[in-house]
Amino acid sequence: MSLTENLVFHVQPGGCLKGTFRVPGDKSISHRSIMLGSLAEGITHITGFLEGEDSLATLEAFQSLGVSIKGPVNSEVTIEGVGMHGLKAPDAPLDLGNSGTSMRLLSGLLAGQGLDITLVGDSSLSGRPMRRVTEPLRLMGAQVETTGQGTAPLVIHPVKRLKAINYELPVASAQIKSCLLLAGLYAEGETTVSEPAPTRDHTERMLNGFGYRVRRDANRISVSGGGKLTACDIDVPADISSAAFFLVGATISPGSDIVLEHVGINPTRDGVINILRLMGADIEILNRRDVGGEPVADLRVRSAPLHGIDIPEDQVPLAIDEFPALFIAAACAEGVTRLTGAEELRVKESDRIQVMADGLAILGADVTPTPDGIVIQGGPLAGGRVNSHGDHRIAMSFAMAALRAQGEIVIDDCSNVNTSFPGFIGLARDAGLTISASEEN
Ligand SMILES: O=C(O)C1=C[C@@H](OP(=O)(O)O)[C@@H](O)[C@H](O)C1
Ligand SMILES: C=C(OP(=O)(O)O)C(=O)O
Repeated sequence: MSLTENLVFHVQPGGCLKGTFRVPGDKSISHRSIMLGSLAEGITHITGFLEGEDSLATLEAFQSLGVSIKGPVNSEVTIEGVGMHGLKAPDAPLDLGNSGTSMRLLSGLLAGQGLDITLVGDSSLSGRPMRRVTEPLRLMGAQVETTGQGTAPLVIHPVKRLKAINYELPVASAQIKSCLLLAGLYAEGETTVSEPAPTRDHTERMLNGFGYRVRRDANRISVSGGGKLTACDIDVPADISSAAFFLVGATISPGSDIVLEHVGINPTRDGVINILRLMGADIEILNRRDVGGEPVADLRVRSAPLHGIDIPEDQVPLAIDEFPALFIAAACAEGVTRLTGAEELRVKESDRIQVMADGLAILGADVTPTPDGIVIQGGPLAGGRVNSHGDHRIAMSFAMAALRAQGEIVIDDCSNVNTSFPGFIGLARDAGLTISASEEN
């Protein structure tokens, strides 16, 4: 986004959501499909790929690393895998835009390639913590430098070989886990990562799908270096993190009745359903099925009155990206909702605790941010002008809040909605939200 451009959402108050529709493909799975497809032997064909800026940044990075990738056309991508050792040094730094997943997973995947590579990102990504990946990578013998503040650019220098480590994750993070498992593919010996709590396991599932053995023993996940990946077809389910806006929107707006089709409901991602149900939401899980190693279902959601809860801490990593939307649900619930154990929210695309607290306060909600969470007292929401601080999930969450607000909600700095949810405005409008967007200076 240029300095003067400001994509502004205008959302009229009231209404409800109706219809049957499918939100775009899962961002986490889309990233991983490009990474593993590129390193595989053979042709990988992907359907349902997310054509959002984040997953496209990963796709373009692998094109710059010499991989022939066709698409996306109608969300289909075809990759001619180059094998584990077929990547080429890029001509320029790889620009990963706003995408933390791209940068952290690539730092591990590229650390053992024997190539000089620099990873850069936009101003948000350049402020996010990277030592969480570079420190354990250094223990593996990698040379990956950060700035003095521990941030991007990441400069990767070639090393002869990586060695396996046994690493206890200091935070429940699928990005750190995946970074180290991907580096482990290139390490001598068996790399083991222990997680303090379960986090999304798409990397492990997809490695299995590409024929690479991953061992899980309680909270310990291990891979041995030196194997190979065999190409396969991947059908990416709809992203539960994008579905979350509609789960909340339909729940809070009386008269709503929607079906969200083909949503990934992996048990390491379903915290948003569990938390909303604990608050009283009416969400039915229909047609459960398995698609390429990932559980998928259609979700029927009807409006229901919500009550505040203490959010169980074991649900936090399972709903980590859905808290902006869940805070809107809490603001519309009767009583108090308390979130604890979620300090990771402060280092996402924005400080999601502070930015949501500021926006909710503008709408008249009674909110108290804490170092690791927030306390929200439900009540009526007024209209007002809030700032998403360039964070896609904040922008879409406040758009849904208008369904229960008493006046128009205007949301600044929304262009990054395209990182995870291209077509959000059209889909939301078709479902019943009165939303428009304009460029302002
Ligand atoms: O591995 C992934 O695809 C992701 C992991 C999560 O990050 P952390 O591992 O930093 O919690 C999540 O917030 C992000 O949107 C996607
Ligand atoms: C945190 C997110 O993504 P990333 O870390 O990949 O930027 C997100 O999509 O909410």
